[in-house]
Amino acid sequence: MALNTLRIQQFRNIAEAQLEFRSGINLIYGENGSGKTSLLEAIYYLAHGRSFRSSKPEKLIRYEQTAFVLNAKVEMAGQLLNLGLQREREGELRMRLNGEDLSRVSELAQLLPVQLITPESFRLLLGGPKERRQFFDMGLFHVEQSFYSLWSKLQRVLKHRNALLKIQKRYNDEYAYWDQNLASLAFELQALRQRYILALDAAVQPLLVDALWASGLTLQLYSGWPERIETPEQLQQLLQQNFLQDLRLGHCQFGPQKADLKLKVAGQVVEEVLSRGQLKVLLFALKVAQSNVIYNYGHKKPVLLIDDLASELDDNSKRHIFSFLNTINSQVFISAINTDQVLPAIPDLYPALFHVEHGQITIRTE
Ligand SMILES: Nc1ncnc2c1ncn2[C@@H]1O[C@H](COP(=O)(O)OP(=O)(O)OP(=O)(O)O)[C@@H](O)[C@H]1O
Repeated sequence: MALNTLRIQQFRNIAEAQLEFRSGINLIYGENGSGKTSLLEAIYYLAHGRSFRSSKPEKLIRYEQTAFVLNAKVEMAGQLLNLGLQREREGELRMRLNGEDLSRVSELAQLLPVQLITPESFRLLLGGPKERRQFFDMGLFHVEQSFYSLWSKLQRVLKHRNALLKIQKRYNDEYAYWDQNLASLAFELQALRQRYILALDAAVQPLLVDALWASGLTLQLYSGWPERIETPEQLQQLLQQNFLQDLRLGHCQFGPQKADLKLKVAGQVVEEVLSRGQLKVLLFALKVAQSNVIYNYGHKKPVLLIDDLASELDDNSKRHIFSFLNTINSQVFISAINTDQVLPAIPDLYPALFHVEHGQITIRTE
């Protein structure tokens, strides 16, 4: 799978662009404020139906315009798919695949496994469990067919149970019903996640063999409930025992919605012992490992968007990070202020070059 072409109309400061990409590495460069992140944002939007920079879609429409339109040709299993997306200032997101309307954003996400690395991606390592949960669940979504339906069922059960907490203040059969469902979904999801984290662990270790500071790196999945709980029945009991606390807090304290990924080096939590540069290398390794797992088990070619990664890194870390790109099975888009920030670190990769200036994007052969 790869993004072959992309036509952008009225998106941020890009009035019109018709681009053809390489299935390997694409380097997007230009001054601050030229529109590099906007191009990555457009690709991300194609895959998620939302932006990573703003929750307000009208902010993405070029000033004084009424709508933005994105059209892409995506190669998948030897076939070319036509993907179209339009967002008006007032109104819904319209998505079309090969001329047919799509009704759900998850159908878009299924097509293009896009992972993003920005300077803010640090949150994956420094932020709360939600970031990490979203990270590994995104991988699972592309690797395990049953994941999305399980996950959707779980959301439904949690929604009902949390709504009940607002109106029924005593534990009753209705709670027991939802708790039984929650506990059984929890164990199904946990089994998938455990298998996935093992695959991710196996994919990330080889990327870091040369990094002494990463020796003894472990990835451990926290299920969302205490280790002593070994069966769905025991989890159901725990949910019942913990009911009063749930009532007080307004939501359920135990379950797969609380899962986390614990990353440690030599037994120590990574954010407490690694430097910023080392954390950045680790973050990058995790994203590349996830792309490789999606490629190997999900049989899809992922897209990796890397915004402004080169800044803040010394030459050694930069070399280390870019060495991952030699083995990656993804289509990669990297943004940088100039080509010197990236090209010397990937002498054998010959990326396609796109120069961005005031929202105008031109392909360069240097
Ligand atoms: N809706 C919009 N319409 C027109 N221009 C916009 C809109 N939203 C943002 N801009 C402008 O688009 C420009 C592109 O910003 P973008 O973040 O893509 O630049 P960049 O090249 O990634 O910059 P940097 O190197 O600083 O990260 C900015 O000058 C911004 O002010």
